[in-house]
Amino acid sequence: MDAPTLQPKFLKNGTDLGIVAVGFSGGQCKAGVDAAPMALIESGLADQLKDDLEYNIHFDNKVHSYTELLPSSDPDHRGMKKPRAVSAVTQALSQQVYDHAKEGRCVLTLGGDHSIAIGTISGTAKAIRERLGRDMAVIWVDAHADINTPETSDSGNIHGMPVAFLTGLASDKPDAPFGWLKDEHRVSVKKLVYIGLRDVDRGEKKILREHGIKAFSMHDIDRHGIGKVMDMALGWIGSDTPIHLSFDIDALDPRFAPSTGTAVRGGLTLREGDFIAECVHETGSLVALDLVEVNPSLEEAGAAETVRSGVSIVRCALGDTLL
Ligand SMILES: NC(=[NH2+])NCCC[C@H](N)C(=O)O
Ligand SMILES: [Mn+2]
Ligand SMILES: [Mn+2]
Repeated sequence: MDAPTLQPKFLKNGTDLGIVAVGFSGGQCKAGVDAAPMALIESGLADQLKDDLEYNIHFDNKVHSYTELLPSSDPDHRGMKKPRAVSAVTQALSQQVYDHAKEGRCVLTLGGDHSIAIGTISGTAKAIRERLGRDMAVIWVDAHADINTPETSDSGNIHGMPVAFLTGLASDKPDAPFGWLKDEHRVSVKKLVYIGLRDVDRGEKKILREHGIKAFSMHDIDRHGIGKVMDMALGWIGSDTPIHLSFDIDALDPRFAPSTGTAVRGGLTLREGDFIAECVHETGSLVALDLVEVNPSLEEAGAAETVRSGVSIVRCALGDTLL
């Protein structure tokens, strides 16, 4: 098929793709989400990106689990579970993503639970600021808002908090676990757009309202259709802004992605998920993409289905077309 795929609007060229595989599950309590990158790669994702979509792949062929960085003791901090582990992993990941993005490459990160977005988005935001002098936007596709602060969270699971830390709604003292996050790593609440929400905690709803955060829930998708919602979402961001797409597989309905830790019924069809990814690709503004929360060990109707859905989303975001 015709290459290359990404328009080089904010990238050095359209064909260089950095891949980071993150085998980390410490942002939540269920084992297995760390096996997702291997499952995605074994199903042929990286090869397809190279052979079908003709990307020039920059990948160390390794699933990073950062075991050497994990602390021996990690007591709760402000109610957060495993704060030092999540902090150490996301700080290292931030640097890896930054290194790719600084070279002008698009960066694909395969998670891992959604806490890793603290690393990916901070790394992209910093590199885009340095390279282009611009702030980027984030499109967060998820059943959940993941914007709890340590204080509003009921679970203490950090995968429910990344957006709070990334926007500065939550922060830590310089010598505390997330003290490494600085302004250069952050994104504005005004440049954040949610799609697919349907399980938002009470404290999170308050945060979304008080900060005027743009969010399209499943209700909005039912009302307007996914086509109109994407027009509105991309209209909010504007055509002149680099985009980081963070895609939680649990945005999809459990019929299409059963193997995930916090599945919520009433979600996106696979076609709606693919359509979101296709629309983001068409902007030519995509600078980074995360695919998170695939958990191959939660095998209900079979993880193969969930892995296949994940591969499909990534392919669409990176320029695969139906015709
Ligand atoms: N990335 C996710 N799947 N997040 C689920 C978060 C669930 C809940 N809101 C919490 O704070 O724990
Ligand atoms: Mn989620
Ligand atoms: Mn999430």
